[in-house]
Parts: sequence; C-alpha cells; structure tokens
Amino acid sequence: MTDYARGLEGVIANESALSKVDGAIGELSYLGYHIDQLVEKCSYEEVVYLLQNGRLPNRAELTDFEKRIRGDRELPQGVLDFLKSAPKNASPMDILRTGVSMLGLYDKRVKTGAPDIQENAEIALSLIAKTPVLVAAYHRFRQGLELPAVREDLSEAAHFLYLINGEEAGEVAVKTLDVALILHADHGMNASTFSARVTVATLSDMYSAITSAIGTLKGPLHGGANEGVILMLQEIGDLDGVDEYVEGKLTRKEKIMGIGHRIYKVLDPRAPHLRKLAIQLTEELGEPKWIKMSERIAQIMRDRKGLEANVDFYSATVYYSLGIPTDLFTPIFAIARTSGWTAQVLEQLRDNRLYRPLTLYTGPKEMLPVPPIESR
Ligand SMILES: CC(=O)SCCNC(=O)CCNC(=O)[C@H](O)C(C)(C)COP(=O)(O)OP(=O)(O)OC[C@H]1O[C@@H](n2cnc3c(N)ncnc32)[C@H](O)[C@@H]1OP(=O)(O)O
Ligand SMILES: O=C([O-])CC(=O)C(=O)O
Repeated sequence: MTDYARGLEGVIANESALSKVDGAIGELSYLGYHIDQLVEKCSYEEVVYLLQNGRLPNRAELTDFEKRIRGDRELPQGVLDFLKSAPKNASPMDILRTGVSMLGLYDKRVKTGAPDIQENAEIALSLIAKTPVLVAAYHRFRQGLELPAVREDLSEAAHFLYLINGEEAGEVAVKTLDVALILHADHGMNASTFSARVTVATLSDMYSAITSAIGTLKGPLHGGANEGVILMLQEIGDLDGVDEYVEGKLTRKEKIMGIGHRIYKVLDPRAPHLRKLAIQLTEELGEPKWIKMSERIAQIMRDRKGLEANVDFYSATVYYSLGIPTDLFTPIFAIARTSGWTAQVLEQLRDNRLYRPLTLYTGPKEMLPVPPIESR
C-alpha cells in the first residue's frame, strides 16, 4: 500500500523554480535570490517581475513593467457596483474572493478549452494590478466614502495606502508595506498555492485558481493568522496578562496564532524583518506594549513547545502600527501572494498534470443492502 502522509506532510507534490523554502536552517529565496537581499536591494515591483519572468528586470524593463501594471488598475463598473452594494459588515477576504471571481466575468480573455499561456500571463498582471484596488474600494465604500481616482504615478505599496486612506502615505509607511509585500510574495507549496495549482491543473482558468487560493488563505491556520495575532494581543490587553493567557491556551490545547510552521523548524526567515519593523514603528507610535507582549509570547512558546514565530506573528503589529484596520491584514497577504500564486499557476500550466491523490477509505468494509425508507 502507498504510504499515507496526514495533511500531505513531507510529500513532494510538484516541481517549482520559484521559491526555495529551507525549513531546517530557516532560509527563503525567490529564483535563487535570498529574501534578505531582495528586501535590501529591490522594490516589490522588481520581485513581481522576477516571479513572473524568472529573472530580475533592468531599469528599462522595470519602467515598462510598472507602466503596464499601473495602467491596469481600473475595475470594471460591474465589479464597482458589486462592491458598493455588498453588505457593509462583510469580511474583506470574502469580498476579495468574490471580487476576483467577478473580474473573470468581465475578462474576454477567459475561454473554455486549453488555457493559452501568454493570455494567462497577461491576466496574471491584471490581477496583480486590480486586487489592491478591489480591497481598497470595498474598504472605502463600507465607510460610505468614495474611492479616490486610481493613479499611475504611485508604486503598488504607495497606491494601496493612498486608496485606503484617501491621502498619500509617508515614505516610512510606503517602504514598510513594500517590504511586507516582498516577504509575502511566494512560499513554496503552501496550502493556498497548492489550491491554485490544483484548480488550474484541471485546465480551469486563472480567475478560478486565484479564487480558490483566496478562499484557502483566509483560514486562521494559514494567512488568517495575522488577524488572529492582533485580536489575541487586544484580548490579552497588557504584558501582565500574557503568561496566564498562553498557559491557558496550552492547557486547553488551543493554538497561539502566528506561532509554528509546517516547514520551518527554526525561526521563519521573514519574521526578523517584520520584527525589526514592528519594533521601530511601535516605538515611533509610543505604543511599545504590543511588541513587548509579542516578545513574551514568542519566548514562552520557544521555551514550552520549541516553536518559533512565523510570518504572521510580527506582520500583524506592523500593519496595526501603520493604522491599517485588522480585517485588511489577510487581504494584504493575498494582494502580495497574488504575484506568487499567478506565477505558480503559469508554471503549472507550462508542465501540467492533473492532481488526483488517493484517500485511505475508512468506511464499511462490506457492501450494505439499502433498506426501505420506512424501516431506516
Ligand atoms: C502564512 C502561514 O500560513 S504561516 C502559519 C500561520 N498559522 C498560524 O500561525 C496558526 C497557528 N499555528 C498552527 O496552527 C500550526 O503551527 C500550523 C498549522 C501552522 C502548522 O502546524 P502542523 O505542522 O500541522 O503541526 P500541528 O498543528 O500538527 O502541531 C504539532 C504540535 O505543535 C503544537 N503547535 C503547533 N503550533 C502551535 C501553536 N501555534 N500553538 C500551540 N501549539 C502549537 C500542536 O499542538 C502539536 O502539539 P502536540 O504534538 O503536543 O499535540
Ligand atoms: O508555507 C506555508 O505553509 C505557509 C506560509 O508560511 C506561507 O504561505 O507563506
């Protein structure tokens, strides 16, 4: 019999040249470039180009690429109408999932039959351009505000902050979000990327694949954990409450959000970048208690369970310090990961094979006679 790996742990599902996740030493690279270098030397747009084209752009290529994405930010009127009429208390992740699915309705490039790689590469760029606008538009409309006109002179990070706030953000905020977007862009065969690849491997379309991925990212065991972290910190309230809270969770065998990882057995290499930003921002805000509480939680989890912080642990405090509402944290993760998801979908299509694993059947061994309905 074939070995059964619960939750597909340790199973290699496909090949990919996009990101290398080394769980033993805590190292992450995109197409051979260490994330530490990418964060130091590149913008998010350069990283998107890297994932989409397999190499870093030169200056002229980057300018063209930025122009291409910035020129594709307008949402179809039908999608804007949906965003305006959607319930004001909906989860922005549900809005994003539905909005991305709707974008497919308005895109004539979507066809049935064998997907065209070049057309899908174009759709990928449209999705990268439009997902931030979708999230920001819903956020404005739910407050009864208008969406500012989309602009072509701002980077992805600057434009998103401009749209949600209705005014341009400062340099520090833009740089911080840019780094966060780079760090969330791609991550091997994580659950949402796997969903996207499974969907498109049936020769479905890019919008369906990204819709699947958004639904998968939403859960608190995956991208939803960043919202869970800030809700946990708010529930604890202050540093004095941390030990009792964590002990209570461990006793009840409940999870602490933002801690632990299927692949990283050491610290997630994205966490130190976000930790550094969280320390700087909370100090500037005069609210260091959030980071002090986080440090104590991380320490207890290290000592008691040998578990380390993952990417969601400090990103929560970073976004909170930027004044971003909690329910936009996971959508921001999705916005960044759209660059990775779409690159992974294209990679899947270039060398496609249907995913169809087995299940270990645990039902009745013998065939049962169907009794008449009156006697059941
Ligand atoms: C971007 C991302 O998706 S990163 C992950 C974001 N998710 C979270 O932060 C949610 C909290 N973390 C978790 O639930 C887990 O660590 C996961 C789901 C991320 C990975 O876990 P898995 O590889 O499936 O490990 P699993 O859940 O089986 O846990 C193994 C052991 O560690 C414990 N454990 C793992 N994470 C945690 C945690 N956050 N809090 C408390 N205990 C934990 C489990 O209780 C279990 O302990 P036991 O062996 O004593 O029963
Ligand atoms: O790789 C994973 O399992 C989850 C993760 O950290 C990510 O998607 O960034």
